[in-house]
Amino acid sequence: MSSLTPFAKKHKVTVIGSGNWGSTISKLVAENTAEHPELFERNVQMWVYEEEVQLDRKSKHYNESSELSQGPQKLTKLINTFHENVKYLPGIALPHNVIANPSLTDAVKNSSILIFNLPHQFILNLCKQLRGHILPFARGISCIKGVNVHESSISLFSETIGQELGIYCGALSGANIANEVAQEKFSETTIAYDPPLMDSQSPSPSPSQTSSPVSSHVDLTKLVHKDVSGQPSKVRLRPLPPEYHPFDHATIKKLFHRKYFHVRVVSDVAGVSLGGALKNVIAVAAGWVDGLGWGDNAKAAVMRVGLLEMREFGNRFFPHTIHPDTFTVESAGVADLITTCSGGRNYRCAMLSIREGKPIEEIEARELNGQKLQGALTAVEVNTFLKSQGLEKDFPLFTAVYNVLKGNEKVEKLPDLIEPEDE
Ligand SMILES: NC(=O)c1ccc[n+]([C@@H]2O[C@H](COP(=O)([O-])OP(=O)(O)OC[C@H]3O[C@@H](n4cnc5c(N)ncnc54)[C@H](O)[C@@H]3O)[C@@H](O)[C@H]2O)c1
Ligand SMILES: O=P(O)(O)OC[C@H](O)CO
Repeated sequence: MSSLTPFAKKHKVTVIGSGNWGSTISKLVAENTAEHPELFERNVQMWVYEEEVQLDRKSKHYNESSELSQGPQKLTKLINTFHENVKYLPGIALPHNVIANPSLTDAVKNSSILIFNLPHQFILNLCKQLRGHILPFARGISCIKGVNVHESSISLFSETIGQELGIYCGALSGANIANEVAQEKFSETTIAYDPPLMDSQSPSPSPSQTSSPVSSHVDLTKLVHKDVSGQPSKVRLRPLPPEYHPFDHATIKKLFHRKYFHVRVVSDVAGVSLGGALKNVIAVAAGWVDGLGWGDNAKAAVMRVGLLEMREFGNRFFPHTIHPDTFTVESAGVADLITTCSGGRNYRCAMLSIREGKPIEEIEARELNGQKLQGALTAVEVNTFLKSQGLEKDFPLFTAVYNVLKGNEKVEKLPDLIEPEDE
């Protein structure tokens, strides 16, 4: 045993992704690392998918005599100079301990906590690049709203990341429109974190571990972890070395909870992840309904059917681990559905696509300045999976959204397509 005092090592935190939500999460996490020097290294690395950005003339940082205002500049340089992500989160000051880094491998070097925050279409490629470059005992939290569909199989991104990298990864999701959180307007979120010690084989916790569902002092490699499908996971988890403070629910709360961002930590990774992914499909339908000018009753109908399909999807395909109440009790369920269908990007772009009679992709490219919609893509992925199971009819709203997107159905037929049968 080394001569290190208990928890001599602080957790180093890296946020992988720097879009609208990635930058917001970096901001709030960096506020917390600065407030908890006993647990975390102060600086938070934020990996940036590097690109050249021309500073907007309206930006307060624009200065004709500065070279940074002369032509396109590296986004990381602009972020580290102005402490603002001028492209993806303009107008919001980032703490100076957020360090933008264009090198993925350098950004994750020696980090024990990895926060994944990218549009879901980029994750698999990113995991390939990360393999062999992360600490083998690192822990992850996925803030990604999407599902990973491959032919006839479906998995959560927390699971996929865990399997690709050989680490445990939880999930964060909630009613969290990034710009509102970034402006420090109150919101709630749900973090699901349920690593192996929650299994029945877990040894009884010692008094010091009672608030810690995961502990660095138990050999996790000896425990069989079940993944969300109920199958024993192939991942052999590495324990955190004893020099680190356990990454438990209390530590998670210290890392994410703010006065304006209330965190509830739960164990239902499947429910939290599915809520975040599937509500994006429903938001597309809600946007169409508002684009047609059909009013609030119509939108409420779409949301009601969508909520039922979310719950049914979880019960059917993740029956071993899902807590059916998650969709109604947690922020990462009905609350996220409501906020997304009121003011999210998927909702807004879908609404404009109907008003202007243009494809949603065209509106996305025009309105979002590089931000990515997840709803249309998730609708296609969910449909691929449902089709492979022969179950499209059991999910009429998800199927209708797909068919309208593909031009197989007219949006005006939505009420008929989702009409329930009588009792
Ligand atoms: N924005 C929100 O309000 C919000 C809130 C909660 C959750 N989320 C979820 O967070 C996740 C991340 O979304 P976001 O809003 O931070 O992103 P975003 O849509 O604002 O930005 C897109 C990001 O993708 C990056 N990118 C572009 N091409 C890339 C490539 N080839 N490889 C890797 N990265 C690339 C861009 O640099 C940018 O950082 C999504 O799953 C989203 O659903 C978003
Ligand atoms: O803007 P959207 O549609 O990607 O939704 C943002 C968040 O997920 C809302 O919680």
